[in-house]
Amino acid sequence: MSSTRPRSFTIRVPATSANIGPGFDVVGLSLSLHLTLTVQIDPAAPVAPPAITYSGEGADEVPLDAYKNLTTRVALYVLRCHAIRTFPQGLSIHAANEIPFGRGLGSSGAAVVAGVLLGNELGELGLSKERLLDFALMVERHPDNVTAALVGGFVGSYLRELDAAATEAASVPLSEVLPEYPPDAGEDWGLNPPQPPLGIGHYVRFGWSESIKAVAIIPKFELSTAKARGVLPASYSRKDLVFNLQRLAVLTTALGQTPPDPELIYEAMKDRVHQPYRKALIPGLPEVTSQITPASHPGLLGICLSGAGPTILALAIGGYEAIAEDARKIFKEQGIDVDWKLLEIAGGSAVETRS
Ligand SMILES: Nc1ncnc2c1ncn2[C@@H]1O[C@H](COP(=O)(O)OP(=O)(O)O)[C@@H](O)[C@H]1O
Ligand SMILES: N[C@@H](CCOP(=O)(O)O)C(=O)O
Repeated sequence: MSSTRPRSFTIRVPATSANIGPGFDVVGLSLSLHLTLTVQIDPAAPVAPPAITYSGEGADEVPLDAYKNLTTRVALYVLRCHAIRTFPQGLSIHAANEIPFGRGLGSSGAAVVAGVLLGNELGELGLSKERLLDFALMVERHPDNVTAALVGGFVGSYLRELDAAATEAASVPLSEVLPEYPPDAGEDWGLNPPQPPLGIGHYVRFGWSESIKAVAIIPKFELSTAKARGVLPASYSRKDLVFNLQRLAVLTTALGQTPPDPELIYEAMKDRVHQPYRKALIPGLPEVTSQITPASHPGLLGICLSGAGPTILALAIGGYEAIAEDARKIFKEQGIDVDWKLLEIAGGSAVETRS
């Protein structure tokens, strides 16, 4: 049962870059841009819907209705799965967001992880990290972003092979996991949402050489992950799969070595599973990844599409500005403007109780 005392806490979730070249839907890296929720609950406040305020990236497009906003809808899903029908009385949330929307930096993964953590705190559920991941995976169904956002660092993950019943439970349409809230008048809330099977996602954190930073070159246009997944083929040749597996096996260790080896890493960050198909959606992608090399740009280790794009991620130990400015010129030739940011590898999500 939830407490009746006023409470206040913050939830901080990092951005992520998924894939890192060959690790499509497998590896993710947490980065130093954050979504921060500042949450207050005053059970004595007059009856009113949750109050959401929002600043930073996405402020002009994000819904402030708690029944429409992705983060609060996910929180409500977690609560309903624990027989709690609605948000607590007197709930107010301020979201401060540094993660740009639809750029391949894991904004939706961060919003989902923030929602799962919010549900856990609002309901005082005490869920384990593994169970929090199960809930996140019921919404964002590829594990790379949400796992890295939750646990932090350079992370590899897989989805467990589920038995038939659990497979069915885990593959219910998203519209049933996050139905349109609130229901129409007279409609049953239904305290029977699809529960995540236990232990869907499993992960390991790889080593990361402290000298490596990430240059995020962020085109000024949005590309939804759904659209960028829609252009991928349903099957691949053995040659292309082996190409990626060989590189991924090397990459996960090579990025933890000190000093990092640019020759090894540049080749190991190449991909044949998603980037070649996404280039039609991201003019300049093949030029940037082939023209910016360790030979032309000392300090560069490797360069790839970040997540589903359009951001380009360059891993480097120096020469950051030259890498970013030359990428900017290449994109400019395609009529695309970019911002760029030098980012560090971040820790995982954190919840801090304030009173
Ligand atoms: N902080 C947030 N709060 C609410 N919704 C968000 C937030 N961040 C992202 N979203 C939703 O996720 C969408 C972007 O998701 P997606 O296409 O997967 O791109 P990305 O690569 O940024 O994750 C946004 O258009 C928005 O609907
Ligand atoms: N593996 C996914 C990762 C999507 O990441 P996002 O940051 O673009 O949401 C993919 O490549 O589709």
